Amino acid sequence: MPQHVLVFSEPPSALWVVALPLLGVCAKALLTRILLLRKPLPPGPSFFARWWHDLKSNELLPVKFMRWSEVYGGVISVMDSVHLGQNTIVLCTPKAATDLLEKRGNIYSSRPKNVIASDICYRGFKGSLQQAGTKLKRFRTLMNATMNADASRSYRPLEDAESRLLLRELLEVSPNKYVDHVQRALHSVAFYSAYGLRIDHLYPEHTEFYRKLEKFFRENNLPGKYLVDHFPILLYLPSPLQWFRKAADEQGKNEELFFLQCLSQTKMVVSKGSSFGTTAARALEKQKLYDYSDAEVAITSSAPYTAGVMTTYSNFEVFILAMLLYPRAMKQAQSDIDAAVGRERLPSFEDLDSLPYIRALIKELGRWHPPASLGLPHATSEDDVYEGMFIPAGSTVIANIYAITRNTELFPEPEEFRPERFINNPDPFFKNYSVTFGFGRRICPGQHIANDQLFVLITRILWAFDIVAQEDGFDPLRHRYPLRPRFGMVPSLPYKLVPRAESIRPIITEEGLLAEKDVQAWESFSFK
Ligand code: HEM
Repeated sequence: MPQHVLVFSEPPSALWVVALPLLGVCAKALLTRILLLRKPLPPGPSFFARWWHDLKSNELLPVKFMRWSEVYGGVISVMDSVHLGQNTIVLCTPKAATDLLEKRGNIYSSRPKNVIASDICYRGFKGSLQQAGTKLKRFRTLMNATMNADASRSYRPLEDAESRLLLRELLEVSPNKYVDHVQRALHSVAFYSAYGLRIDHLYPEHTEFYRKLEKFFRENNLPGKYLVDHFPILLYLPSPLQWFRKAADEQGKNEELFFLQCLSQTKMVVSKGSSFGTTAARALEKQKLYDYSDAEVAITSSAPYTAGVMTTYSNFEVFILAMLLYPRAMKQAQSDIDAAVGRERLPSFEDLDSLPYIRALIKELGRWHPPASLGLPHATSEDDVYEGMFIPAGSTVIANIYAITRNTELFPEPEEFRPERFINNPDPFFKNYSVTFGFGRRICPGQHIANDQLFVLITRILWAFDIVAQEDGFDPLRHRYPLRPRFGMVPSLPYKLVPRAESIRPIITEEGLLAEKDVQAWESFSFK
């Protein structure tokens, strides 16, 4: 029944509004527990053990899950105070993640119910939160069409031009400005893949808008966080009593407004005959067939932009950290680049095949310090049994990417940064390594764009510069430590880029001038 038809003869008292859901929560948790106990779920700490532990410790989730997996096995079941009896399975080994999320992807590719972010904020239009069904199929078709390995090559000319502009900026600006310039280049490519427009300048309002969007998503993609996730009946309360929706409503309206503005600029460039093949242009082509409103086209098309900037930037920060802490890896990479490219020209995508160490280094960055240590939660759409363990339909299934990348059989001394792990290793797991990007049918569709961007940035920076700590007498060994899993930035060490030779200056200046002309081929987004 639509919300606005529901009429209350008397508004429920505030006491009931609070007490009823609370009673419901307890009853639901108990009932779920009793029902599930009849079948052997994957093992895991008891509800009370978890609750008690949560009270005493603020250990990060990926570490906690990894520790429990050492006691209970690679597939653990957790039901905690956050999940309120909702069954949550955590996969901590590559085998379990591959067996379930990839080989049985037909039933492990949904997302958990998320009322606040998916239903309220994004009105069901946010692709990365889409549950199994027709909308998800359409979203993935759109993503694959615009970002599969072949389609991603069409973004290389822009990635190439942006990175040449960036190189010139990095040569000219002071170290405290590096972050702004690197982020602008990454915003530009991700935004182009979404709306067919580059970003030539990042205004503070734009950066602030993006920061809020990211924060909202990070804080609200934890399934089962809110009461209303478990009791959607609360959505039938009259709007003023729905205390949980204000911030989500507001965030949703701001994003919709902004992305509609982006879409209207896409329509202009499409009408001029450019930007074909980017996400919004394709979504517009399918608009009638998919019965998308303009708002749905606008928000669906935002996916590469909202998911693709800070993840890639975070990997870039890991690169800087790795080069500071492992200067031998930096020297090795530089000598390979010099041997394959020489000192007379910038490296380019043409050099990809002749730079195996760089390709391995990029894989190792994501392995050493994955930007999304728990990925995005999957959910099951049918009951399943795995190695004698029952996994009910509707379970949240989390791949603990952090634990998988710390597997000592596959990655001896996992805290060490060692690109060599990925060189001449015929094991298909290493050859096609993509754990950093998630699993199965929900694997990150932007992985090729991310890898291309990292390749061209990293290779060019190492060709041109030494990455050096700002601290006098910096001792890398003193700074090495077991890395904490994360959902965002790494703790960065202040660094500077020192030209490796004077001869790079005229080459970079010249390439910068050429890139200025090249980027005129793309229309820029105008932030109003
Ligand atoms: C190094 C950079 C990146 C990392 C580490 C990364 C990682 C991830 C992970 C772990 C997921 C969840 C996968 C799963 O559910 O199993 C994901 C989803 C996604 N990523 Fe990325 N990503 C990166 C860059 C990008 C880029 C550059 C784009 C687009 C230009 C992008 C677009 C997306 C989208 C649209 C989704 C949602 C897919 C879905 O729900 O079906 N990502 N990413």
